[in-house]
Amino acid sequence: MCNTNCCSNPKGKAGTKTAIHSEDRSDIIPTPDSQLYPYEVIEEIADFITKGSGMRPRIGIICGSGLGSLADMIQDPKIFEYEKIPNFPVSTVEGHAGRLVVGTLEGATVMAMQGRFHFYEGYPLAKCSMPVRVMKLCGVEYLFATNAAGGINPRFAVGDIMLMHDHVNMLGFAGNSPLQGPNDPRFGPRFPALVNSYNKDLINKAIEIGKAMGIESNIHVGVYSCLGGPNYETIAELKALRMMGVDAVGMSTVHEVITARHCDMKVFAFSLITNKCATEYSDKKDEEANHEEVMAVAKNRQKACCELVSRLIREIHMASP
Ligand SMILES: O=P(O)(O)O[C@H]1O[C@H](CO)[C@@H](O)[C@H]1O
Ligand code: HPA
Repeated sequence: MCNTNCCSNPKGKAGTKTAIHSEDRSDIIPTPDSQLYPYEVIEEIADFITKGSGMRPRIGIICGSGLGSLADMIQDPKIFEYEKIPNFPVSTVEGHAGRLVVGTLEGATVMAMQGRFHFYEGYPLAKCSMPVRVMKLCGVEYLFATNAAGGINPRFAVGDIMLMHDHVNMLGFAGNSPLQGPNDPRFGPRFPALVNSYNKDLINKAIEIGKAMGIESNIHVGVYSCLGGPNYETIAELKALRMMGVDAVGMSTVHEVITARHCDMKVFAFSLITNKCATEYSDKKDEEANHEEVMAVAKNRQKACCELVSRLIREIHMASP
């Protein structure tokens, strides 16, 4: 008989169709990476952070390229280098320091990733967004995801901030997802809905904050798309993205948002437009994106990004301390 006692099929008996056991998933495309971080491992990492910091953070922040200063605002920080966190990957990209910072900001308990993981670094999507599940088990209710992105919408200028209200998941179009592989319902459902993933109240509050900061003309609401990278896009790709209604393009965030929505976190995300993407052919060399420019613009605009984030966190905290 079946040695897992889950069916009555004699195992391997000639002429008998053997049932597929829930434990035996050798029949599916191997997706071992999605199983690298089972619930118990995520729980261990979360325990390490909550015990090490003595806090259960309520808001999680992911700092985009060159936006590590968002985490520098945190008061009484407890800093965890990624290398010292059990089972954590390491950051390999310039502008992503590789530290988790836990503390308070505007009175709220927060944890910030000063350095995210990208698909092009060689990490599978499940690994890239694993820290979001760690945040969830640490107690995080709100994910603030930030990124540097190329502006495709011709109305966007370098230095503008685009509040994300939706995304086009190009990696998903190609059959890749951080949720691929067996689903653990302790995190969320097999088939999560993604309409209204970006919290409307937080977008509206951010627009009001932009007005109060006097930067309303630099604030937009739009659609982000994540490509695999690390190469920047071709003109034909950028034209295609524009036709699809994409306003800004990058190589991150979407899989983090999918993971956050899967486990029912509220999401706020924005793109700092660090370069304008060319959508017409020309010989101009300065239209080529490069990471140095991305970093320089992020550095220049870090003050505005920090103020937007801290004011929004203050509002969340004041509304429900
Ligand atoms: O999305 P973040 O991490 O902000 O970084 C963006 O900047 C890098 C390219 O310059 C890419 O990693 C792109 O995704
Ligand atoms: N394309 C993709 N990712 C980016 C860009 C871009 O133009 N700028 C910053 N990150």
